[in-house]
Amino acid sequence: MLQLKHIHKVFNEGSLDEKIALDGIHLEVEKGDFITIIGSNGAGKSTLLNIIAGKLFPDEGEVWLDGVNITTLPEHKRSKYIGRVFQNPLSGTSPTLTIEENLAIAYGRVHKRTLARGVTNKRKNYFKEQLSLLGLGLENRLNAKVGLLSGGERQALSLLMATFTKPKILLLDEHTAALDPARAEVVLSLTKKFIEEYNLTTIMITHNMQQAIDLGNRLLMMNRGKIIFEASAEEKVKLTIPKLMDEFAKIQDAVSDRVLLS
Ligand SMILES: Nc1ncnc2c1ncn2[C@@H]1O[C@H](COP(=O)(O)OP(=O)(O)OP(=O)(O)O)[C@@H](O)[C@H]1O
Repeated sequence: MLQLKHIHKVFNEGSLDEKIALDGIHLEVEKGDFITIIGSNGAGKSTLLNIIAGKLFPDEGEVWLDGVNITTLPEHKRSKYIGRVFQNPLSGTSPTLTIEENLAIAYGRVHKRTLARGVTNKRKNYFKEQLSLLGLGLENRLNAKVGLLSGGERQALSLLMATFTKPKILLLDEHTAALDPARAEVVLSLTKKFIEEYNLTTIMITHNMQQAIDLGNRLLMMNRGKIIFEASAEEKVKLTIPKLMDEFAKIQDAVSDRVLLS
């Protein structure tokens, strides 16, 4: 359903600061796939999600969604199909707006706005019902400003906003990394619940190797803008952290050898 065809992205091309962020990425994502992505800092993981979301456009290559070439479709036109949760709990929500207003914005991205701009009672009840799925009592705080919520509550709300419209693709960019372990666990179990219930096609970046092994049906490892290792669902069952580290070491050795030989 999502295809990335030979994507290249270079920052500050031609300058001393040139960074090849993506170097010929080819990826076919099937409907219902849950892909975890790991890789060292600067490997190109967030750039990849930015290209999928339309926040960045590739220098070369194409992005296709359900048979349509969306390579140059701007981010706001893709937001109907793509849900995203960022590492920073402050990123996905608007602090000066209430919980209800934030949900109404997310809802409005997918559903046509009605002429009466106010939130109807029916919609209010729907929002309450959805919020109660989080198990954090936010359904009783519809009029609270989001800026007053804790990081964990805010991230759970971001997750709800990114998923309750059942997007074609859910992008998770280390979305539990900034939370303390207990809250990270809450947000992670909500993530699994929503992905399973709505059968969401998901791409998740994580620095937690065990999480990358345990979750999803495919695992990708990136390094220097390339996908250097991929494990299918069957291969993931046998995968361990030491085996992943070995794969990473192999590619690092190969790179050092190439540098030495060049
Ligand atoms: N807007 C930008 N301008 C210049 N360089 C950038 C920009 N965005 C990313 N880069 C560079 O592109 C490379 C890939 O960055 P990216 O953020 O995609 O890596 P990442 O794998 O997500 O890393 P991390 O795990 O540290 O978040 C890095 O070298 C980064 O410094």
